[in-house]
Amino acid sequence: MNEIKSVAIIGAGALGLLFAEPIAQKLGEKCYFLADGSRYDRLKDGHFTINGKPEHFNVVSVDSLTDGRVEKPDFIIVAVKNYHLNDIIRLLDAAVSDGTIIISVLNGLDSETFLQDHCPRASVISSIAIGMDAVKEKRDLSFTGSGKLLIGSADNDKKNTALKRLSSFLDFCKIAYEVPDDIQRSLWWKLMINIGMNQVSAVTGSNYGIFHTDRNVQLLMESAMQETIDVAKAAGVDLRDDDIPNWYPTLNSLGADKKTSMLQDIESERKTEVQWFSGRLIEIADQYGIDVPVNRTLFQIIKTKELLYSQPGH
Ligand SMILES: NC(=O)C1=CN([C@@H]2O[C@H](COP(=O)(O)OP(=O)(O)OC[C@H]3O[C@@H](n4cnc5c(N)ncnc54)[C@H](OP(=O)(O)O)[C@@H]3O)[C@@H](O)[C@H]2O)C=CC1
Ligand SMILES: CC(C)(CO)C(=O)C(=O)O
Repeated sequence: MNEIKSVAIIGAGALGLLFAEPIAQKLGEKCYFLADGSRYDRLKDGHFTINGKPEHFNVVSVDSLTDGRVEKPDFIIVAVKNYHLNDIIRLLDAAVSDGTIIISVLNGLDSETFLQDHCPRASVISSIAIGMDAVKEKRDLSFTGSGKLLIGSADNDKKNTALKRLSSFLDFCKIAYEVPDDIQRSLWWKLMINIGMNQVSAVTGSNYGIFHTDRNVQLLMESAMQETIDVAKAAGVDLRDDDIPNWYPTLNSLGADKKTSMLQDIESERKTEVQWFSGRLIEIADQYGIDVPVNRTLFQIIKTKELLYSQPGH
């Protein structure tokens, strides 16, 4: 089985940095952030801090891959936001060769399909990132727990060659992961978490500490999650009512002062991923004639917040 010897990470944000640290410890310069244009110029010094400790990462320009100065990577981690995906096609075109393994740590149901459609030569392994509470401000990443990845092939074949190569690489880097029996359930389970946590934190401004203790915010989270379960059941996906109580131990392990990625986006007045959370749920719910009033309301509030801070002169 071919070992993974080089890794490109697209997106030097919270999750990109979280995974870069253990991989660069093993591969050194063969683990690099891939960027182009003014983003490459901004990042190329490679200096960041992780939990207060200075770290240096290799940053490679897409042109170095195109002209052969840097070999194409064996493995690509996509760690941008959903609304950035169209902008990274040029990077993927330059980086992908036959058999390149790609994972996306993006939340939402759709990034794997996007990547496989745009990179037919690659093996896209479905993945979700759970249990981390990464916060990035400027060049500084902080987190309490690094969480784990759930990975699987789209057809849940545990003997899939790319999945086996990826698993042994994650073992080598000591990155926690599991291969669930049903990756489709895992993707929907994560959607349920994002729908409950990210959206409710975004409209209420609650950090994880409030979610640990306040029953009102918990009830709002639970009602948004229950709608996700109802739609999943109609779509034939194995989400279960007890997925809600079973979420609390993980929720309680997240740092009380840390925040969801969507609340970080709202506070920094950035675009959010709401279109990929309640936006997507509403589309699927409509197909099955299911009403999701809590998610419609959350969607409308978050879109309004985005509109308000994108107004000229704000
Ligand atoms: N943060 C968390 O704890 C978790 C996040 N997720 C999911 O992971 C995904 C990433 O989230 P997160 O890491 O928080 O997001 P961040 O906003 O912290 O990072 C996204 C990064 O992508 C970079 N980027 C954007 N466009 C490009 C491009 N064309 N080329 C290269 N880099 C680009 C941005 O760079 P720049 O700043 O220069 O624009 C930014 O550094 C999201 O889907 C999120 O929902 C999943 C689990 C937990
Ligand atoms: C589950 C949660 C809330 C933290 O891991 C997340 O996925 C996010 O912040 O986007």
